[in-house]
Amino acid sequence: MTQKHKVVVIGSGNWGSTIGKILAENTREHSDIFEEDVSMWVFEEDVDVPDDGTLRDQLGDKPVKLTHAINTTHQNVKYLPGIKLPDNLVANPDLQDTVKGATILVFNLPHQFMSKTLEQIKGNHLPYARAISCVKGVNISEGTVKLYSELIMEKLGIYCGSLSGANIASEVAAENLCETTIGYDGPPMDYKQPDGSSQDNLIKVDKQRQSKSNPSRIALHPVPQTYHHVDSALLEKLFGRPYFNVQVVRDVSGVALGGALKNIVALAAGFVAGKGWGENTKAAVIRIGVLEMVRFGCLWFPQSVDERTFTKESAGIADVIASTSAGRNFHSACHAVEQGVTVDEIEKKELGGQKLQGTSTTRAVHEFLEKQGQLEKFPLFVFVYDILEERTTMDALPELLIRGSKVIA
Ligand SMILES: NC(=O)C1=CN([C@@H]2O[C@H](COP(=O)(O)OP(=O)(O)OC[C@H]3O[C@@H](n4cnc5c(N)ncnc54)[C@H](O)[C@@H]3O)[C@@H](O)[C@H]2O)C=CC1
Ligand SMILES: O=C(CO)COP(=O)(O)O
Repeated sequence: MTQKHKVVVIGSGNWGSTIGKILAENTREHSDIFEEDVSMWVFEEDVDVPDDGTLRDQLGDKPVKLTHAINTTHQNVKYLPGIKLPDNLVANPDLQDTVKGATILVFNLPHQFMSKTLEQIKGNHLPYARAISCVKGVNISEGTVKLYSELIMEKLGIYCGSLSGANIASEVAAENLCETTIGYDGPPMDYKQPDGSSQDNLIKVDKQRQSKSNPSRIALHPVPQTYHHVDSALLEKLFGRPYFNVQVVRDVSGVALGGALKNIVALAAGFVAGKGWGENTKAAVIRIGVLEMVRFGCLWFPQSVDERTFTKESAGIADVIASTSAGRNFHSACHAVEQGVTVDEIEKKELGGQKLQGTSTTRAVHEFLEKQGQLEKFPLFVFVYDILEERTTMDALPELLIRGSKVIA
């Protein structure tokens, strides 16, 4: 008797709710493989009820718990207003209860909350669960740079792939046609070792990034044979929609890294737009930015990043294109320059609780490159950091473009 996979999403923000919608649409469509209900962990908070007749009829006009609002109206009134969520997407404020018994965990929350969330999950999840990280960012610890797919594997001892692409959440939620990339190089059809012990699997952690807690191997527990094997075909059924075309590749690191670094380039493009310097200058900045993304991947992830991911897949160049014209990092950087304030101030003032990932990624990457003595190889990444820290101004950009071209050549 085949057991059905229990799918959960950890995070309920703008993208977390959008991915939750996709997952719930598919668990309903493929109810032979998946339990129909998708539990979505919600970081509980009081939310105002929008001034909308239907919502107020259902919720009243006083602040309510976000979980209650979602489960009553099937709408995330704070982070994805106006989008109808499937009624089999069930908001749950209890993290441990959400992950209990789940065989597929989809992580989708701002990276600044990941470490704390993983600590709270540890010990409450199935040892043979599989995970997909939709988180865009990098984690710097013990002097090395980690992807969140690696941090999840390290902290929870489960195999984790990555999902990233040109995916402005509001457009995906509106079911505008788009595509995404999933990086998954999961264990082969699980089997028991002869002695019945758990199956050791190599995760691709490059030598110069291995540390005592960033090992190159984790002991994976085989998924019981009673479940459908978690492979690219199953992931396409779980994530693919008529409006959401999924390509599965084996380059887990390249997919995750593309999604993280593009946010630095999006900030740079936003600064240019804020100065009104036009599309040619923005294109020049993007070109240097993409070259620095590839250089970073090849330098620090040589065994596990396939540089073609940055130019071939949605998680690379396509996400850069979408994010440098319509992403929150782009718009926040543009508004900061226009208004003469910091990007952090714009985030607080304009995003209604949503979180930027580019600012913290820029600072993390700068901290790592400084430790490695490699700042001079990444002039654009350093420029974005210096603007964020108010250590330079946009007047330094023309010289940087000339220098950047030479350094990156
Ligand atoms: N929004 C978008 O268009 C896209 C976002 N992403 C990525 O998806 C990831 C998640 O982003 P979003 O879902 O957009 O989140 P968001 O930017 O809407 O942030 C709000 C989320 O943060 C949570 N939160 C706030 N304070 C918290 C705390 N103290 N502890 C735990 N959670 C807390 C909220 O509950 C909510 O789920 C990010 O890494 C982002 O880069 C990827 C593609 C598109
Ligand atoms: O990752 C995204 C699009 O793919 C969203 O980017 P922002 O976080 O800048 O909105």
